[in-house]
Amino acid sequence: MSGNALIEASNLGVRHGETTVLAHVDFRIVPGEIVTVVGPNGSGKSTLIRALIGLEPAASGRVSRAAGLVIGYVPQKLHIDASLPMTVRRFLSLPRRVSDAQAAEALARTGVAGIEQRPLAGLSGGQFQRVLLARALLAKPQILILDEPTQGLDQPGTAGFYKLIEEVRRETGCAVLMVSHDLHVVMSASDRVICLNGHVCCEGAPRVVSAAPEYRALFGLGTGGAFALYQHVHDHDHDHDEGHGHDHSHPHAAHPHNHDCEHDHA
Ligand SMILES: Nc1ncnc2c1ncn2[C@@H]1O[C@H](COP(=O)(O)OP(=O)(O)OP(=O)(O)O)[C@@H](O)[C@H]1O
Repeated sequence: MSGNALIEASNLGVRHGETTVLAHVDFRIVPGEIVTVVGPNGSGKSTLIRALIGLEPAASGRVSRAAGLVIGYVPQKLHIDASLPMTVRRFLSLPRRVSDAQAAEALARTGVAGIEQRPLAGLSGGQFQRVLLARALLAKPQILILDEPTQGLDQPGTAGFYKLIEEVRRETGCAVLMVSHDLHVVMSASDRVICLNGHVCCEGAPRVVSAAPEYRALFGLGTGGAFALYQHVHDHDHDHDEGHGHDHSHPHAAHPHNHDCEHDHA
């Protein structure tokens, strides 16, 4: 482990059977950072998250986690049997019992106060995601790991959720690692973006990544208005940079590699 990293991977490779899903991935996240992983369907985002947590074995390279690291993990899919009459309150005590006061505080923190006795199956998508976040926060994590936390939410719901994540980071100082498809919101809510397609195509500060050719090749200008909403297309050099250029000296600057982002992980 180098420096104060919470989780670090070097030259990580993951295979599913004969298929290489991830290759040569270097990754690190430090306390208080919000890092978002973007990439097309099947590009290995969930696999990377699972490998970083230790739920998937590394076929090559290595993953290290800070000693005693407390992780609050919300997986992409949570199978809840709708026929089970599970209340929010009971769900918050799984797997670890929490007091009524702790449950109430966590629900208030995530903007869904007072819904303890509601059946889980009857919540709206936005309420459910906030309950999942509340449950993850009850562990007092040093890092929150959220795999597509805004799936199924509309745009205001998504924006509100990311605002909440930033508040939680500010209040608790926890790091946040997310997977997201909400490109333009990600761009404004993250300190650093990693663009994945079986390998790291590019990474860095959002505005640097959104201008990287690798990112543009994957997402194009037409996808959800990511560029239009975030910044003008940066296709020229400035003599007097004034902070708008590509700062490759910054530790979070993009490090685009000349990989073919269209490869099929074969
Ligand atoms: N348990 C598994 N066994 C075999 N193949 C798997 C398994 N899990 C994932 N894969 C394959 O690994 C590749 C990467 O999957 P992964 O779920 O990590 O992608 P993703 O980027 O998170 O995709 P999405 O955006 O659709 O959620 C896909 O081709 C997927 O089919």
